[in-house]
Amino acid sequence: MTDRFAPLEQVIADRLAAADAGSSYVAKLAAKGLPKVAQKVGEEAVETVIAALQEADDKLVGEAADLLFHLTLLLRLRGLSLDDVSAELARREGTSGLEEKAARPAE
Ligand SMILES: N=c1c2ncn([C@@H]3O[C@H](COP(=O)(O)OP(=O)(O)OP(=O)(O)O)[C@@H](O)[C@H]3O)c2ncn1[C@@H]1O[C@H](COP(=O)(O)O)[C@@H](O)[C@H]1O
Repeated sequence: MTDRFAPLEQVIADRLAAADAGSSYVAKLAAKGLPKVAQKVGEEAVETVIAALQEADDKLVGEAADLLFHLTLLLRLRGLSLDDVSAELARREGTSGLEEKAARPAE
């Protein structure tokens, strides 16, 4: 699945390495720092939720794409990739979410 995101991860890496804020949104946003990128992820997540509840499928897909794009950039800035997320999801395969939650240590 993450192969489909490889071109996006590559262009983000390329922009971070070589682009400037005048010609690249990735470079412009990254130059504002991790907190601003994290804030954008939060905003896009909220917009995705709103679209899920109130908008047509095409709008929801668009907001989800915005969210995944900004999340991919956030991960990259933390030295992580969608492969790391994919590996974590693979690790969880076969474990019921209900069982996992029940097995958590008491807080
Ligand atoms: N997938 C995306 C992508 N999705 C969304 N966006 C941009 O994300 C921005 C956020 O949109 P919003 O309307 O939410 O925000 P805004 O009001 O413009 O932002 P603020 O100023 O309020 O923070 C818009 O400028 C979108 O165009 C993207 N910008 C870039 N990419 C990918 O990144 C590549 C490199 O882009 P550049 O770095 O611009 O060359 C592109 O070729 C695409 O593959």
